[in-house]
Amino acid sequence: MEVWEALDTLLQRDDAAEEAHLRYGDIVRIGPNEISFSNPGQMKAIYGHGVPVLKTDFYQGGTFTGKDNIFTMRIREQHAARRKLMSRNFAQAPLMELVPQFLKKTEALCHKLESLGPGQINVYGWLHRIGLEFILMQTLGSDPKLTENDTHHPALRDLEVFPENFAITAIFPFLKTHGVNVPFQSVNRPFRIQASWVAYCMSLVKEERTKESKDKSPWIRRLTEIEDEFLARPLEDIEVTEEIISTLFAGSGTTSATLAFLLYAVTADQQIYSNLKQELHEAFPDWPNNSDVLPLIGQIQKLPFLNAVINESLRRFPTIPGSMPRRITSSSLKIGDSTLPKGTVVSSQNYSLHMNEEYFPNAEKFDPGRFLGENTKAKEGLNSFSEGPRGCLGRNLAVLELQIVTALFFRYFNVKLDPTMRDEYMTMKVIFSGSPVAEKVLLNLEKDIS
Ligand code: HEM
Repeated sequence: MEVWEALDTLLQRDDAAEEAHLRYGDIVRIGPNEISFSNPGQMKAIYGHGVPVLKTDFYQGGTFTGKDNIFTMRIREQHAARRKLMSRNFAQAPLMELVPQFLKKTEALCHKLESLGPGQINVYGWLHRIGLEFILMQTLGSDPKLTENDTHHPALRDLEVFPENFAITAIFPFLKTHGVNVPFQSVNRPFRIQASWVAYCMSLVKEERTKESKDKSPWIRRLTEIEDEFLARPLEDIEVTEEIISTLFAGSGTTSATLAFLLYAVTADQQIYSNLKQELHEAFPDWPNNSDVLPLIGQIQKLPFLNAVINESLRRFPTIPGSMPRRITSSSLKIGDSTLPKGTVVSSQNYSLHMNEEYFPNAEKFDPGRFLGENTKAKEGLNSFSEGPRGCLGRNLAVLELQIVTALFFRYFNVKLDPTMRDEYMTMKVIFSGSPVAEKVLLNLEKDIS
């Protein structure tokens, strides 16, 4: 067995927690000092603003250069300052500036996939490419054209090894700095790959810094020119590199795996597929056959069924499905009827929350209908992006990407599952983030000319 597989097994505590919740209810002890909660109603008390908890050392595996990033920071003031600085890159205005490029890129993906048919196409790898490209366009401010030219990018290999890196360094933190020197290839390989990507990314940041302010990537300009209030200075090259790479990991695999699950779940259910096709046909009668004008984002964002499909995919296949542990820092903390002492680790996992039958009746079933209508219990219970001061910073960006790709893909193509596609290929493999185990979504695509 590979070292990585052994570690993977060690980290499979999320399944055990889910089993305990199924057997014993919403509140279970899953470690000598750790309590897991699975009722969406309890989430504000754990993750909300002002709650006296901090991320645990579990997160230390998420760094790349040795510097902390926004995701791994565990000092409150340090994180608040970085969050304030980074939020500028995720505000509505800079995100909306990216929309025309994202629409064009998705259209390019449709052309590429069309050129690969007819017959079986594994769209999984293409979804990863476009997910990576969206984040590279956002952070580095340039389009690497991976989809159009079918070219390689150094980040792609790094994305593949990151889950193992995260897992092993969560258990053996010293490997973060010494992993490249371990004399066994199966251990040092992911660290070597990561080191070369860090060096490459650092050279890009250095290059950006030499440019006139107006020519820099807006994302990098903000981080290199605006002060981080905790550091009382703008970020240095290595800190910017750390934030770019961590954004890449937080944002690309999560979104593309969500898309992979969504494409499969919609195509596998004839009724859901027809409802979505009908909504898209009515909203966009002309593109792509009678007009080159791409669908408008404002229109895409208002489509009720499309957005219900996205929410249901985020619920049924949460790509951050596992434990998000926090340590209590005040003398005690009350969560529901339980009062827990300082130092206790409290956690919840989206997989268990999203299977809560009180909020999601018949929770196993992929059913976008549960998100239609105004005040549904399902909307209250959805926790895909977590919440509060450590909730997902890229939430708006992720939803934007999901809306654009889902709308354009299902409007452009008539989609069928390839006869060789198997349900078990979509079992979720989890190493902090979740993705389809077989890395296959096998589809038959035909341009929709109606
Ligand atoms: C479907 C896609 C996504 C899902 C399901 C998701 C989910 C989450 C969740 C659950 C957390 C909290 C994790 C924890 O506390 O352990 C988180 C944090 C975070 N996410 Fe996302 N995310 C997605 C996409 C993105 C994107 C596109 C970006 C950026 C480009 C991003 C950036 C971040 C960052 C920076 C944090 C850490 C925030 C902090 O600690 O202040 N995510 N995400």
